[in-house]
Amino acid sequence: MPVIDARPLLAISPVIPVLTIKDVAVAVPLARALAAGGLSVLEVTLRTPQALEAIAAMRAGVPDAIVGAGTITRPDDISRALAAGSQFLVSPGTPPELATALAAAGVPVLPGCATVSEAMALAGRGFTCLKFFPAEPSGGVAFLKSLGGPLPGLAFCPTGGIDAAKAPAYLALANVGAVGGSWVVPEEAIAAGDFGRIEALARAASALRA
Ligand SMILES: O=C(O)C(=O)C[C@H](O)[C@H](O)COP(=O)(O)O
Repeated sequence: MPVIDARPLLAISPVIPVLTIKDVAVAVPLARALAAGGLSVLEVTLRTPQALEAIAAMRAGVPDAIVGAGTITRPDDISRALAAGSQFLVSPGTPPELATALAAAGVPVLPGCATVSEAMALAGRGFTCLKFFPAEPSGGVAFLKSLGGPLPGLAFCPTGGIDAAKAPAYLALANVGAVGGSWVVPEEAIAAGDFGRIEALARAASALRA
């Protein structure tokens, strides 16, 4: 099965919210608020026991959203994520056995990398749209700009340490399709049920690309 490129997903909105959900009850209102604010591509990290149920709830309750699973760290995670309805998969890093499994997943994938050699190894396996993680500690905008020369065929979704102030410089790069980040979903807003604030943050984020 050929690798499915995630570029079309990155073209939908400039920011992919990274969601870590501890209470399944917030999944649907959260996804609705983000989609209403213009961010319809959502990454739910597999960092909590509720993550898979949250993905399934979002798929059932928010048909406008495109819901993917993040924190894919082992081949096993892929089948669990797909069974819950995940429409794309994201890994923070990509050891060889995970790369093999992601290539065969049958949905768009964003395999993570943080170095030139990792990006080249993934490109050699047919992945041309990559997550750059953790973006800020790994060299940020200057690093990705430097990659554009030697590796012009690669597109990136930088994630990790990016906020509304930092996002525009990434989005201005030719090799960045979208950025990922948790800043649009502050934990205190989720805890307070303040989905209006989350919708407003999403609206501001969706306006970052003209
Ligand atoms: O869990 C994963 O799979 C990750 O790769 C980590 C997340 O993408 C970042 O934690 C989001 O970064 P922040 O916007 O700095 O919060």
